[in-house]
Amino acid sequence: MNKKQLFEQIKTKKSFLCVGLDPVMEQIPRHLLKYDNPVLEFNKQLIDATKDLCVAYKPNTAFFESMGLKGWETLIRTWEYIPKDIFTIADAKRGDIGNTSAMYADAFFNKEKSGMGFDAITVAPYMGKDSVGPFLNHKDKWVILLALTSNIGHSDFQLHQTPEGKLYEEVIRISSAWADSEQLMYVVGATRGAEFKNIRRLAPDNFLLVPGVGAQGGSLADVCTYGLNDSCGLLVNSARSIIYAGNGEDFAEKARAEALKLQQEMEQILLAAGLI
Ligand SMILES: O=C(O)c1cc(=O)[nH]c(=O)n1[C@@H]1O[C@H](COP(=O)(O)O)[C@@H](O)[C@H]1O
Repeated sequence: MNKKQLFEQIKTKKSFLCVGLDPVMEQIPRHLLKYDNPVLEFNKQLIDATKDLCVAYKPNTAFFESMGLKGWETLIRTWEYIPKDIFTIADAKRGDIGNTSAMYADAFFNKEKSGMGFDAITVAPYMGKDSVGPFLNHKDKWVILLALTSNIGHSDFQLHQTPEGKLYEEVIRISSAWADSEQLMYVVGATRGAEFKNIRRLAPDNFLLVPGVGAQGGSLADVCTYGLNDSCGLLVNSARSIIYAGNGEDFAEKARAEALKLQQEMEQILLAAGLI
């Protein structure tokens, strides 16, 4: 899906919500345990309940990898189940020397080889251009580079002052020469509301993947004050606050209700900004 198509989806659905699919076996509703693959059933029911309210799904691969062989299969089946007009992000946070990154790119982008054809993957920038390049070589796919993350430890490296500016600013400035806003997004945590003005100065046209609304306490309104651009430019992710909104037989309805709240807030924001 290209940038124009993504913006069209946002306008059609009046939403820039990305639902995070981070399933933990111990936390899924007990009545699903009767299924052969309870986690897959959990994901499918969540997707059915929220697919008209969101424009993207982001399975974090750790939650699947931790379940071994079955988890990997569940990730593939989950990707297959997501409607093809919805943007899919493999939150894998990869990046290695070039020939290894090429294998990671095939693992998440090359459907013929791996069974998964995600639209985008999260990538760590630390190893530099030749580690990110193999992902960018997949012309119709997106790289979402970690810039300013939502966790406490973001200050350990990302805020380090370099002669040119903070390290995360350098990540954006340097990487923006590797690809344009048709292929490159940045992760900026919702908990970093105050920094969005600065981020937009450095990356005016790029989409930003913004996790941290919900369980981590980030504010959608704060993110949007400076984060919106003329093609929306934001994919705001929430996982736990949606997928674990309930844990009984009505868990999918409860998840839908949480997603609806965010979608309605987003609709008002898009309207106020004149984007819809
Ligand atoms: O790349 C990410 O998605 C990510 C970056 C970041 O800075 N912070 C962050 O929370 N995430 C991911 O976004 C999701 C947040 O989940 P919730 O806190 O449950 O909404 C998890 O899958 C995290 O791994």
